[in-house]
Amino acid sequence: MTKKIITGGTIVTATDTYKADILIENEKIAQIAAKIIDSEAEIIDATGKYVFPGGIDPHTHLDMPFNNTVTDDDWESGTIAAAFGGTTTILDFCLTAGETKLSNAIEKWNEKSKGKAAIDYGYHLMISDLNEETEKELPLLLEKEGITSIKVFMAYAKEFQATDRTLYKAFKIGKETGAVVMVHCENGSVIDELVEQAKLAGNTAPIYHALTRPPELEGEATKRAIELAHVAGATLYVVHVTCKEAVDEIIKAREKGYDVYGETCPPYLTLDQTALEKPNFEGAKYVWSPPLRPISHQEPLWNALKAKQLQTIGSDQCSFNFNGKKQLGLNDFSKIPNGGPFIEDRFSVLYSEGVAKGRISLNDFVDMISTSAAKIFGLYPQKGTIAVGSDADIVLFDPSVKRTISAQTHHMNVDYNAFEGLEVTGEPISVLLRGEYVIKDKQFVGSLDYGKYIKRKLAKKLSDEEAVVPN
Ligand SMILES: NC(=O)NCCC(=O)O
Ligand SMILES: [Zn+2]
Ligand SMILES: [Zn+2]
Repeated sequence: MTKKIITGGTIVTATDTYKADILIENEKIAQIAAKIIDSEAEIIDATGKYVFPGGIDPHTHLDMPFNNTVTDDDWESGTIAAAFGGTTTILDFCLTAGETKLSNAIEKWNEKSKGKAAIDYGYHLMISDLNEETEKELPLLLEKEGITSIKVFMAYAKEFQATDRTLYKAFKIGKETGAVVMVHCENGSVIDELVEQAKLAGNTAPIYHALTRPPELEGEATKRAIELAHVAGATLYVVHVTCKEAVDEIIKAREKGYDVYGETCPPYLTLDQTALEKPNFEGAKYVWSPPLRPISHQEPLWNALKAKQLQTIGSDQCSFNFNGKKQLGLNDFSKIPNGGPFIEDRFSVLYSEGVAKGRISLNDFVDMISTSAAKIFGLYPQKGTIAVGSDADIVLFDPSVKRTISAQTHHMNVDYNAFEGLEVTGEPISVLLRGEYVIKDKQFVGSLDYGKYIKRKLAKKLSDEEAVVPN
């Protein structure tokens, strides 16, 4: 690997903004100084660009079976699109539902990602149910595989929803191992009843997806998860927070000193519930869960981000083609596969709507798009910052570019873009992963076997006795 020097750019981390050169050697940042001279190094001119740490997307669903089908972006298209968008590491949800041994799920996810990852990655282990065996297996597997995060759903009653008892058990394991427990907070059982009532009343259009999942049911589930996590003594991470009700619960809990983090996603900050009313079934493009909310919920989300009461931005990438799998729900909104294509635009939409519009600072942007996730999920300081010794995961970002997001130009394997027509300021021009170009001058030059599985360290080490794998 040739050495590289990035020169002339403005380095931005979660805490600092300054001009300096960066020397990259053996995949790492070897030196940061006002002027670096090394005749053997390739020079990368970053004049006029921000030099950001690579984005970390803590919430993706690639090649995932869901809603009787499977997502349309797999690891190849998903990670390439992520790289174009400035993301160099993803944490994907590994589904264990239906597996007798949790390790089988890891094997399946390894098969999916093998030779198909253009960027680095890790997994969160998704738990629907725990029995005597899997309860024993879970802590060992987390340690063995270097996984620091468990995911539990309080929704999707027919597929993944866990009981409160299972949720509590997951929190206990979180407490014992130091794993963060991520929760999708919606009251799935009540939603199921509302969905049934809507259908009985003959309401089949996409908008009923939103109307049967009111924000109160997200707020209620968020509060329940917060209290259960607190009783168990676990760290809770609330995924895809969409509404004032949930934000308020998170703020109240954090003010009491509870160990709670929150994530939101670009569509909740920029789109609203009226998108589901689009004619000709186009509302189906905007069906995901929790749903888009009335526009009044956007301000509380921005305010919570600004106040650092919400810490991270996930994409919740979970894509289905409109002229394909979304049509499964043409006559019944409850059969529309839930999810949208966001992995590519997460970074740029937050920069443009957040920084360029003066809602958040440049340093807070870096924190939300990269650093906080690295810290919460055990990747920091290997990833999530620009510092000597960190992986050379770097985005050269031109803040002067204006462009329009469109499915015509995106790289995801879907026929629509939920941000179609949105004019954004700024664009990732080149992206390096561990010192190698993945994107160079807006062209993909990476390789699908360069992306590496990153083992993370649990906050608590199991004792030697506990760590004995049962037969
Ligand atoms: N968000 C969504 O609708 N699909 C992905 C699964 C989830 O995160 O709930
Ligand atoms: Zn979810
Ligand atoms: Zn998700």
